Amino acid sequence: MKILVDENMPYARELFSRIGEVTAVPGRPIPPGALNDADALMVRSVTKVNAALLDGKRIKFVGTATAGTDHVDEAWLEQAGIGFSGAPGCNAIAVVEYVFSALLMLAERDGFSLRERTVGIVGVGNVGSRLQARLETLGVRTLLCDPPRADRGDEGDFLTLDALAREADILTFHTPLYKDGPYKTLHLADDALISALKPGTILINACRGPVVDNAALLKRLNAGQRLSTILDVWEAEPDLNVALLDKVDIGTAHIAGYTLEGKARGTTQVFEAYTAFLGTPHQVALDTLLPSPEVVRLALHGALDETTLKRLVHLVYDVRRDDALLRHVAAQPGEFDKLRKHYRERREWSSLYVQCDDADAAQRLHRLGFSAVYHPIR
Ligand SMILES: NC(=O)c1ccc[n+]([C@@H]2O[C@H](COP(=O)([O-])OP(=O)(O)OC[C@H]3O[C@@H](n4cnc5c(N)ncnc54)[C@H](O)[C@@H]3O)[C@@H](O)[C@H]2O)c1
Ligand SMILES: O=C(O)[C@H](O)[C@H](O)COP(=O)(O)O
Repeated sequence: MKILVDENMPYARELFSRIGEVTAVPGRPIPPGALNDADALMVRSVTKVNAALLDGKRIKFVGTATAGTDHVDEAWLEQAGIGFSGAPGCNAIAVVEYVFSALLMLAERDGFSLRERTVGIVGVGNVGSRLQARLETLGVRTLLCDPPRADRGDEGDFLTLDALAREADILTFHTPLYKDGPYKTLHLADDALISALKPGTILINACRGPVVDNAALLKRLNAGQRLSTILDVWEAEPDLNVALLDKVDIGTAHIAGYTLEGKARGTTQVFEAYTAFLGTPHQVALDTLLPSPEVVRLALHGALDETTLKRLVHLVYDVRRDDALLRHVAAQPGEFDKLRKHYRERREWSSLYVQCDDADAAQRLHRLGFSAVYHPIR
């Protein structure tokens, strides 16, 4: 059995070679001919999976080691009898930690406390719900917008997008990209919505570029609208709108989900799905794959305030590094994908073991996702 995997998929060779012969290839584009004798294809979000790629090929299963699936024509796969799996939630923690890293940086720069701000979360799925839980642990007020969940009758106080735009100090998007249909998200943040934001609002897009109308955003920023902007994703990736990058406060190369844990979960999820598809299900324990992190443990004395939290968060992951890397190469063709391919190892907060002599600090850090324990100092 021949399995083609994206070369930007940690642990793919190690796992898939347990069941077949593995070839790793670039995903954008897949080299011509590489698909000819493959039985299964494992991609990331950069590969458009559709009839144009697969019609006439012998591929029987496609896995994408990503949360988003807008690059996959699932209806075509189904009618062609090709099995499919995504990796829902694989990198949700990574995106939440990206958002925290960025917000704590802006809070320090602009002299505010997160606890004084109201955060509007648009799309309350794997990312949005974890973000809400961690913000609430810090005592930050959140407002939620998720029409599909509201229509399903899910528990929760769901508001309209317009209500969030009116009330939130921080508006953060975590929806899939739907180009049409009742829950269309293409240009969900359009000119009218962006114009309606309160002066000083922080706008975050870490889901898919086209969810925010980039031309409208640039127009508003050029017109002097008071807005802080954090963009991880861009319309027309991998081409970058350099004029927009110049105007945003934090701009990164679609790496919000790029923790090692997040990528490894994506790989294990599609590996498990493929083996189940073959009728020989395998389970993989993530901690058997992951190496020890660079910084393993530290001791924290006293209470946990926002300044201390910021230092811990930025010790594990500081978004300014990714912002600087993108700005250095922004105008050069091909560099956006190179930054993503050669992404330096990044870990999740859970990789840091924090020993606290304050019980409340230990409890809150634990609830935030760090490996924290209370250990009184005698
Ligand atoms: N930047 C990155 O690296 C990165 C990483 C992970 C995910 N993503 C993107 O973020 C998206 C969200 O990730 P997730 O794991 O939370 O997905 P998810 O499917 O778990 O959650 C998405 C939520 O959005 C809601 N939604 C759908 N249409 C909506 C609309 N019109 N308005 C408001 N809410 C709507 C859904 O009901 C769902 O609750 C993914 O689809 C993916 O495209 C990006
Ligand atoms: O949808 C996702 O999971 C993310 O956008 C994903 O992490 C993007 O990374 P890529 O698949 O492009 O490597």
